Amino acid sequence: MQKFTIAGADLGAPALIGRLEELMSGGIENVILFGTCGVLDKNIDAHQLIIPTSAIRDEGTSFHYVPASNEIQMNPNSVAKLTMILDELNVGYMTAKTWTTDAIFRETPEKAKERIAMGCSVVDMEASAVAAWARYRHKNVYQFFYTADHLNIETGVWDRRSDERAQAPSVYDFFELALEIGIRLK
Ligand SMILES: O=P(O)(O)O[C@H]1O[C@H](CO)[C@@H](O)[C@H]1O
Ligand SMILES: O=c1cc[nH]c(=O)[nH]1
Repeated sequence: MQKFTIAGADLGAPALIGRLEELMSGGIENVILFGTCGVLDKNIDAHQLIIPTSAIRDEGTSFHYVPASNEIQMNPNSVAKLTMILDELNVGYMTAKTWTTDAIFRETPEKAKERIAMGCSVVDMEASAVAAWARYRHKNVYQFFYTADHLNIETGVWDRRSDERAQAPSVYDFFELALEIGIRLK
């Protein structure tokens, strides 16, 4: 029989990695992690499913787990397993490079432009640290985002996309999807 633990995903890399360390001491091997990300590309609508495949390490926590580098790749086996399950379920998704930052209120247009030039299309606050933790601790993480606000670099205006998001699938739909993924992981 599969055993599950459901836990809140803390905001920010140090808090979430601390939580994962505690869960690991309780015996977890597989983590299904989901939450929102901002979009850097206006063509990505609200509440689209995104699988991060690599991340720019603009946070501090990952450097305590793996050697320094600008970017980290998510485990390709975990990405392949997750995309295979989503294909089986006929759930649409995009893959993307994410900009993982420690400072949500310093996502300035200048920095966002640089990150877009580096290939990022979304922004979050934990993914690069989670990838480093998974690699160091030899745990499987299956992570997906659903898209939230838009950082509009053309106008410099933050678009919360509240109206679009109100029409879109809710967090409960993504929660049910996470449970379905858990059931299908062997
Ligand atoms: O929706 P959650 O999971 O909190 O994720 C995103 O939203 C938070 C920032 O508002 C950061 O934690 C970021 O990664
Ligand atoms: O980290 C995040 C997550 C959502 N939206 C943002 O602008 N940043």
